[in-house]
Amino acid sequence: MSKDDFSAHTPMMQQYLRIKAEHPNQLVFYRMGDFYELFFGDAEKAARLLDITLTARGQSSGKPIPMAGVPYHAAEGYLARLVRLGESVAICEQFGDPTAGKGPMERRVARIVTPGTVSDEALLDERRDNLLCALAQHGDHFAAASLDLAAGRFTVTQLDGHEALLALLERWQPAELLYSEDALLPESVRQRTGARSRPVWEFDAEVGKRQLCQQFGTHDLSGFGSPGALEIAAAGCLLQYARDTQRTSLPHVRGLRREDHNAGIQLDAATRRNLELVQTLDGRDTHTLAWVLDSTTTAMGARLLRRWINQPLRDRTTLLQRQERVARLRQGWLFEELRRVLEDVGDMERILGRVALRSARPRDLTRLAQSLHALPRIHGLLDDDNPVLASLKKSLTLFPEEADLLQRAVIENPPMLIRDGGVVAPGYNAELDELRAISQNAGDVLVAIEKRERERTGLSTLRVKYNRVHGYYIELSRREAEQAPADYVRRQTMKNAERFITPELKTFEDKALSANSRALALEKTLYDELLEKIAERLGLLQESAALLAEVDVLCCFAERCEVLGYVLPELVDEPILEIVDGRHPVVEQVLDDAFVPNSLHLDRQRRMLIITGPNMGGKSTYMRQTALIALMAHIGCGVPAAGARIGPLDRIFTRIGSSDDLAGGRSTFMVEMAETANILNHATSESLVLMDEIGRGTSTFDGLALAWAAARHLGTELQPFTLFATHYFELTQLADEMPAVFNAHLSAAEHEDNIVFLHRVQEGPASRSYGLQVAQLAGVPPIVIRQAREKLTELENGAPGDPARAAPAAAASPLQPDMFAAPSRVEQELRQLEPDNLTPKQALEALYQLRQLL
Ligand SMILES: Nc1ncnc2c1ncn2[C@@H]1O[C@H](COP(=O)(O)OP(=O)(O)OP(=O)(O)O)[C@@H](O)[C@H]1O
Repeated sequence: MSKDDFSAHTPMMQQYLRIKAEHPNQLVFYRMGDFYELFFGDAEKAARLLDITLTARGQSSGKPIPMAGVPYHAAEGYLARLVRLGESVAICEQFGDPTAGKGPMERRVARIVTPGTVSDEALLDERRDNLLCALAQHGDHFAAASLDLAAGRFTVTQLDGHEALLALLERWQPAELLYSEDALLPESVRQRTGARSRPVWEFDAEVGKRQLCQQFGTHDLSGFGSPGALEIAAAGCLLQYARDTQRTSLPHVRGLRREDHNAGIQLDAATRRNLELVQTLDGRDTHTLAWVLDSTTTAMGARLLRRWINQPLRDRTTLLQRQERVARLRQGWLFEELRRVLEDVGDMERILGRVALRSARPRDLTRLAQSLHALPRIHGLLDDDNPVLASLKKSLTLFPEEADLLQRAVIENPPMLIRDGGVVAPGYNAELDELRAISQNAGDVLVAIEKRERERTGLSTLRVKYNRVHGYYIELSRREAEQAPADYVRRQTMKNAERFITPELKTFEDKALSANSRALALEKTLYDELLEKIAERLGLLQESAALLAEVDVLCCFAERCEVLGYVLPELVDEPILEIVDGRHPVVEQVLDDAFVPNSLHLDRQRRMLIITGPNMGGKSTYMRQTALIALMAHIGCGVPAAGARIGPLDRIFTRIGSSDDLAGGRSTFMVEMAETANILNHATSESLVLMDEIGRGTSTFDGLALAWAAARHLGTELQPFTLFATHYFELTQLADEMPAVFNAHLSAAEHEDNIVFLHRVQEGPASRSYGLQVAQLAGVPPIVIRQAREKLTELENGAPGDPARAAPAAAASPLQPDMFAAPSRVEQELRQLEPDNLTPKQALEALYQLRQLL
């Protein structure tokens, strides 16, 4: 049998195979009564992915057909799971009359659900953007387009090199990624969940341009920043794919925004992951920066917040404007009043997307009505003499007519679907009211007819009845049947009775029986008209929704300042990174003990801190909090500190932690060195660089040599602001050599074999590393610790010059004395005890006492 010769199969299977042939890359959900069935390879795949039973459905072409099925009513849940796994599904519905004609029922693919194009509420995470992306490539240049179909947001950007591409994908986290089948992409990109290759011709720039112009109703693309051919190729492919899957026009996609990749602070892919901005390294949504910052009221606000976090800005004007607005919203706790009103605002952005796609559900419309009713109150609260807030109102249109229309048209608590009716409110349409009255009041009408006819004829056995074969009829006893009036038409003779119909009864029957289906059809028409009406003002409605999302995020920033004690940083033009009593925004939330604040001061003359101190001392926390505070300053929110002054930054780099990149075929050390290379190749004097213990993955001397050379290169050549944490004490000597390099350490106190971490950053290098004590704390068996101690003594004696163990002379640090945080309460108490004169034992005892006191 040739590939497309289905003749050996049953007629139904032939129909299935024809449809499947058109959707080779999608799972076909083939509707059969109350089930969606999957066959052959699709059945096997779905059974595996969804953990549903794989059975066989008879035979076709002499072989059993593997089959799996999901109930029609539970399909949404299965679809959600499949799209999350990166699968696409073609949903093939039954059409027409099941009893009509021979052969299988007519079936057609009604919609295609793909990970990047879902817009159903049930299939989307309400606090996360769901993006469809397309990549076009030419040599080392890429263009990436992204479309948030649920919101209609369409963006394109240009990038150079794989590093920038990976960083962008880390930021966008596309649910679905299209690339040309001839593109040369890193394996990790091809392997992404939801990545699929498309034919080369779909990336044709000429065709793409025509499609984009047609979509936006323009002659050319100059109004959209004149994207280049590569960008047009990516955007064109994306638009066509979205149209094909939706099988409808996309009126809410009204423009293409060209994003300048360099406009924001650049974060490479590793840095994004390491800083755990919206997801932790192990893939959780909690304990991230977004988790701490997100107190937004609306889902669209939550999504905008994540976009802001993901793209810190360099543009000071926008940042200062956000800050001014946050400051104004804090006055008199105005943000609280706005948030109360925002609670009435639904996910307008996505509701409008579904209105545009004509897939809005009845409840979308009631929520939209409620949202529109809230607008005047928000408008009123922004009605401020202060131009800072008043300027926000420019994009806020009021929609009293639409709000009123929706409220009149849809009942307060409508059912989920328009299909079963009962959505359009009584009083909205007279014809609908009448049809409903007929179908609902049929019984009353019949009783009235019966009563009237009995009176008219004087026949006491007269009854109005109904059966499925004859419909409505009048029944008279045999005896009284003789006296039936002339307008009664005899229908059926029974043993004891005669049955008649009348023209009136026939008319009523037609009306009553069809009233229900006519009411349903009319409701559907009225509903579609309603969507049409709302869609007419889509542009302005979308702008207002965007504005509300922004107000929500600004209110959230104001609220976070009040609740978490954040301050708005001072944004200055000179190179400076000064943080007074900074805290780690996430660690301070999860710690049982009080977080110890620490300060930092870097400027033109002080560019690098070499940070030493025991394991567990708090080095990583200090470095990460610095990066997070710098980043938060560039999204316009407050920062966890007593004060901060922050100059311009172009990039943030982190070389923190280590993990294998097995998929990419790189070992831990290789990953570490690749990240280091990236920093050394791209850091500028405006960058912030965090280097945490580089060189660990190789021999001590290789590692030290590499760390030393990297630090030196950063300190002398590139001169970014650098925090360099290390256990190689040798590096602390760089401070003597290079004027812009300084030493700092995390303090700890020791008592016999115990260690207490003070988590305070202090000037100068650490005196020792406490590695064995920390190992002991971690539960390494005493015998191993004892042996390690013996070995250590041997090494220290045998290799006195081992740089890893050499305790440096206490450096006479030229640190500014006030650069670090004010001492904690514990330390203040300790200082009063003149800790310099205490033995470690006395210090520890005093500390324990103080802990008790606190
Ligand atoms: N400023 C602080 N205040 C209170 N607790 C802190 C502070 N900094 C760190 N900690 C606590 O100490 C733990 C260890 O901190 P961190 O990972 O930063 O240490 P480290 O010096 O980088 O250790 P290692 O060298 O082993 O990587 C944190 O998980 C946190 O619980």
